Amino acid sequence: MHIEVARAKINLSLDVLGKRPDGFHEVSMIMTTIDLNDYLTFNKRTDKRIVLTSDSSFMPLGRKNLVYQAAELMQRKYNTSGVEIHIEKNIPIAAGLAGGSSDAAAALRGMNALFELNVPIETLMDYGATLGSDIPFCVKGGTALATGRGEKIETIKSPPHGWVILAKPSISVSTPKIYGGIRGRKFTPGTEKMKTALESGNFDEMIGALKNDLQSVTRERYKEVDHLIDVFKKFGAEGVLMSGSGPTVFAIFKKERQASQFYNALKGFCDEVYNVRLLG
Ligand SMILES: C[C@](O)(CO)[C@H](O)COP(=O)(O)OP(=O)(O)OC[C@H]1O[C@@H](n2ccc(N)nc2=O)[C@H](O)[C@@H]1O
Ligand SMILES: Nc1ncnc2c1ncn2[C@@H]1O[C@H](COP(=O)(O)OP(=O)(O)OP(=O)(O)O)[C@@H](O)[C@H]1O
Repeated sequence: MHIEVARAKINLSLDVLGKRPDGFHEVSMIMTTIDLNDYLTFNKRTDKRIVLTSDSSFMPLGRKNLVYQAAELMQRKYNTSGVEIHIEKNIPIAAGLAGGSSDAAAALRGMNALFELNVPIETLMDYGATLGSDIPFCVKGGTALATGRGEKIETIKSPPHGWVILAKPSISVSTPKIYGGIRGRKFTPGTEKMKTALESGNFDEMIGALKNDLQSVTRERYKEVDHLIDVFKKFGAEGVLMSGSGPTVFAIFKKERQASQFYNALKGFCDEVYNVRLLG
């Protein structure tokens, strides 16, 4: 048996630099892990089958699951036996927190460990990139500058200690549609500023550098996200940002007490609220 932790991520900055010939968008973004985790348990099977189980009924457990695809990829490359993988799901699904990507990354690491394959992490990241843009980052974790379509990873300094309050409106947002809505918009890049802020280790500088080009698109299309950002600001949060393509909105606090007070205030406005540590 082998257990892997799959951590959620937030985007501290996300610059969309343009559309590429392959249909993806060139990005420059900073991602960091937070203490909101799925847990994957791996057991070898004597046959060749890949069997997924989960405590969540909101996720496909067949070939559509990214964990299945990751396990199948490893099985194909290294001719392993079958495997049974249980996914304990705590990261909200389709939230902008890379839940599926992180599970897939954990599946690549887990297969590597369970079958003692000794595949280098860089190779696992390359495999991950064939399944989704966020997966290479999730394989490695920590804090990273991600470029290309998000698959080129450079580890950078982690954020200073802090607490993250996340709230997810009960709507689904399509990542391709939000990227599609970027067309014709102009933005001032913010990732360089965030990188400098993280290097300085200054908490307030980091808060001042939070930025996500996708936020304006999602806000315009989903009044729930727009409203939630307003509520966060009305309650006095300084660093408020949407993660990924949304719909999750988060705020970062220096002190645990501030975060707890904010969490309690927000509970009345949104069903799904989380209070977790920044990890990076
Ligand atoms: C929004 C983010 O989560 C920010 O971290 C990522 O950029 C999205 O990463 P992801 O969910 O792993 O995305 P993928 O599964 O690779 O791509 C889903 C779809 O999103 C769009 N997409 C994604 C990444 C990117 N750099 N440009 C894009 O235009 C494409 O239409 C693509 O078909
Ligand atoms: N292991 C998985 N966990 C969650 N969703 C999965 C998984 N495998 C496949 N999916 C599918 O992927 C879709 C997106 O889910 P996910 O939780 O990865 O979104 P996300 O947090 O918005 O990801 P990202 O931030 O990378 O765009 C859902 O429609 C879900 O059915």
